[in-house]
Amino acid sequence: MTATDSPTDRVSAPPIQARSWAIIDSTLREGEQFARGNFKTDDKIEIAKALDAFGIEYIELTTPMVSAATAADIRKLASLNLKAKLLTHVRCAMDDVQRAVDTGVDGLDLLFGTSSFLREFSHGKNISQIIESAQTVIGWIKANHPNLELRFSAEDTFRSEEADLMAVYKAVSDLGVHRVGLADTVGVATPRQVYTLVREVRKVIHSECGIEFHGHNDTGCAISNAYEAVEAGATHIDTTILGIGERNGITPLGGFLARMFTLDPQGLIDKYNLDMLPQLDQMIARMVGLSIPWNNYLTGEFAYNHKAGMHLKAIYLNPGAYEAIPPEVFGVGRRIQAASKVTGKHAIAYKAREMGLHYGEDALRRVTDHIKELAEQDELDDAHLEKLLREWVSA
Ligand SMILES: CC(=O)SCCNC(=O)CCNC(=O)[C@H](O)C(C)(C)COP(=O)(O)OP(=O)(O)OC[C@H]1O[C@@H](n2cnc3c(N)ncnc32)[C@H](O)[C@@H]1OP(=O)(O)O
Ligand SMILES: O=C(O)CCC(=O)C(=O)O
Ligand SMILES: [Mg+2]
Repeated sequence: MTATDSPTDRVSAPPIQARSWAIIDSTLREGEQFARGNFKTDDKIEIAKALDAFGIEYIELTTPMVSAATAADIRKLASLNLKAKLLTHVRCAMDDVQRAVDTGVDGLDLLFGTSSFLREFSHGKNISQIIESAQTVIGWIKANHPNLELRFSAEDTFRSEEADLMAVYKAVSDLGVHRVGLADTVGVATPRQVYTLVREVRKVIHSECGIEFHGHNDTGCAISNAYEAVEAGATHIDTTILGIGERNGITPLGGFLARMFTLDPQGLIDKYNLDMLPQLDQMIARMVGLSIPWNNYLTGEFAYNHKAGMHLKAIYLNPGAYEAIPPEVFGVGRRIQAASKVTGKHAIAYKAREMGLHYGEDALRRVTDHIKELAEQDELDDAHLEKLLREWVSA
């Protein structure tokens, strides 16, 4: 990086400030619904501590209804006294809530499916019955556990009728929940729909009531949808490390941070220990037995690989020319791939200079063309390139 290239000067800062939103990381809830997510007690403690050290504001945990062992794990996590608030994700039902309040968490994330799909095939309740259940359950929590933070989400929000949603959100906001949740449960929402609906919901809930967005990635919009939610005034975004979750998952923590970093770099640097991201991604990759995808946001093997001659010329002068986000902020390095058929003379000259070698104009052209021809035949690695440069300078 050059002296003029600070982490914050690559992009101009439009209005979204990082302090206007918080992350609810659901690796320990949605992530347990991932095909390979089967965290043991020690894994859960490691994940929770790592998220806490990173600076994540909220950690969402699976419902204690799963089993006695899961309930015991929730209690154990609650006893760690992390800075992050712990939430448990429960159905809007008295049995679930009564079990959840005993676990020592800071809050409950309640949900009820509001789409016709879920009303017919999941729980069989109509909108009035959903609101009645919410009144009973939330009323009981407010009377008996007034310090718990409460969220009520309309599962499958984006396939629900708008009038139904507004009735439900208004009712639970009147009951005093701290947040309402919009969930793109099957990943069908477009960014514009998310923006519009968040704006509409804002009109029917109390001004102090937050808005949470949970977005699945079935159609590849999970990050854009989370971004649009924030743009429209959402206060909380659900993520998981590497995006793990049901089917192909939800908004990935790293991808969401990458998106938001370009809008308020300093805000993110102030909030989170960003250089821990590779550690988080590697931890989950190890636990689920998969590699970090090669094209993963920020931490993928090739996320900072630079190859084309036109890019390399500029990258050597200022990496910001071809990078939106300085990799070192997120604890990763860049790779300059100078030995390829798409390389150019500037990259070769820089590489030679790094080795203490100097070529004249003609020699530089010749060695560059030779390298390009060789690379047309076969991959060249750095060692091969260095050998060639030494041989050609003395030839
Ligand atoms: C989109 C999402 O990711 S939502 C979160 C999904 N998370 C989970 O499912 C958590 C893990 N789940 C479990 O361990 C189990 O499903 C349990 C313990 C919650 C329930 O197990 P079971 O009693 O065996 O029921 P099962 O899972 O087969 O069926 C779901 C039940 O929840 C009910 N239900 C579904 N949504 C809700 C809701 N929002 N509020 C209340 N009840 C609900 C259904 O009606 C059904 O109950 P029924 O058999 O009385 O009709
Ligand atoms: O509770 C929520 O808001 C989200 C639940 C969920 O995982 C989903 O709808 O995909
Ligand atoms: Mg989900």
